[in-house]
Parts: sequence; C-alpha cells; structure tokens
Amino acid sequence: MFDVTRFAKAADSIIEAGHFLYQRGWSPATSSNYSARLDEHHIAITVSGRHKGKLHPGDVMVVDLSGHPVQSDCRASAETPLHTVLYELFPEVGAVLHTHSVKATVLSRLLSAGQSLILEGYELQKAFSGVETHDATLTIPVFNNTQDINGLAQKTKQWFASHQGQPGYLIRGHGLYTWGETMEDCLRHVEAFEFLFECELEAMRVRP
Ligand SMILES: CSC[C@@H](O)[C@@H](O)C(=O)COP(=O)(O)O
Ligand SMILES: [Zn+2]
Repeated sequence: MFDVTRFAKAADSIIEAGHFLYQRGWSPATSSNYSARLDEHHIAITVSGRHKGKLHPGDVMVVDLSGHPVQSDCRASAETPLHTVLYELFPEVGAVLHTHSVKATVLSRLLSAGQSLILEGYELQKAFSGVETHDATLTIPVFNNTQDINGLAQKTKQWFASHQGQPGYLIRGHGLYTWGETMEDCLRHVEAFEFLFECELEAMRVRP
C-alpha cells in the first residue's frame, strides 16, 4: 500500500503544476497529464480527461507501475504507460510532466521523420539537471504520434535506456514529455524546453 500523507503532498504538487502550466498556455483544456512518485511501486497521476487548469484532489489518483489503479474507481490518464516506463527506467525520477504547448506541437511537426531536435550552444540548457555547459549537445527524439500508447511506451523505454542523460522527448503534433527528481525540477525543465523551442522556431523563421 501507499503512504496517504505522501499521496496528499504529491496531489498538491500536481494540482499546483496544473494551475501554472494552464496559465502559461502549455496545457490547454483537458490535454496533458502529470504524475509524481510515491514510492518504489506507486505513483500519483491525473485522472483521464480532467481540465488541467482546474484540478482538485479528486482529479489525482494512485496507480502501480503496471498502471493498475490502487484504491480508486477512476480511469487513470490514457497515457499512463508513458509515465510508468520512465519511473521503471530511472529510479531517481520523482515527477513526470506531459504538456501540449503550441510551440512543442508546431516544432515537432516541422522536424522530419527520424530527425531528433538537437539543442546546442544555448546557455539555458544549463536549466536541465546535470547539464553544466552550453557546449553540451542535447538530443531530443521525436516519436510519431499514435493511439497505441503501450507500443509508444516501449519505444520510449528502449530509446532512453540507451540515452540516459537526455531530458525529454517530443511526440509529433502532440506535445512534450519531461521528468525530474522533484516536481520543481520537472517544472523548470518544461519552462526551459519552452524557451528553447521558441528559439528554434525563431531561428527557422529568420533563416529558413
Ligand atoms: C484533449 S486531447 C489530449 C489527449 O488525447 C491526451 O494526449 C492527453 O494529453 C490527455 O489525456 P488524459 O487521458 O486526460 O491524460
Ligand atoms: Zn497528450
């Protein structure tokens, strides 16, 4: 079983993240899903289909790392497997955020099939945990969108198993997944990505 106090704290951090991400326009309407680790076997995650700017405690539930609801009759996010594979793969990960911003959506559609987004030379890359210089090269893979979430989860798990230092990925025409040791780290990563997406789009505009 999970610790109820930890769940309450995790739910609060998820609700607060939803307010922030909705206000910034990165999680419109019922798009996006968020989670936070409770322990080795359980995470708190948003209930499917809830408006992310108006989350309340009943919109967050517990699932185990197989995605099964624990003490809840609600339906967990349709994209739960995209979260659980990250918690399985990275024991240090404490939070995962998925957003649907305009910039992530547009940029991911401009990259061709098989092309990753390469981020290098930006001072702001240092906002990602473990990155200490603008000279680092970050490779952000772009997976094709699909409604086969289990299939996509396996693809992401495989890719990140062999690229452990990379901070997130895009799903084409869909959005961003990123994670961190804490919810605060994870929110910083979303913000850093949004700045970098804007820089990349602006660079394409100036020099097509
Ligand atoms: C409102 S469309 C977005 C959904 O299809 C999905 O991509 C999403 O991010 C939210 O799904 P959810 O099941 O609410 O977690
Ligand atoms: Zn989504």
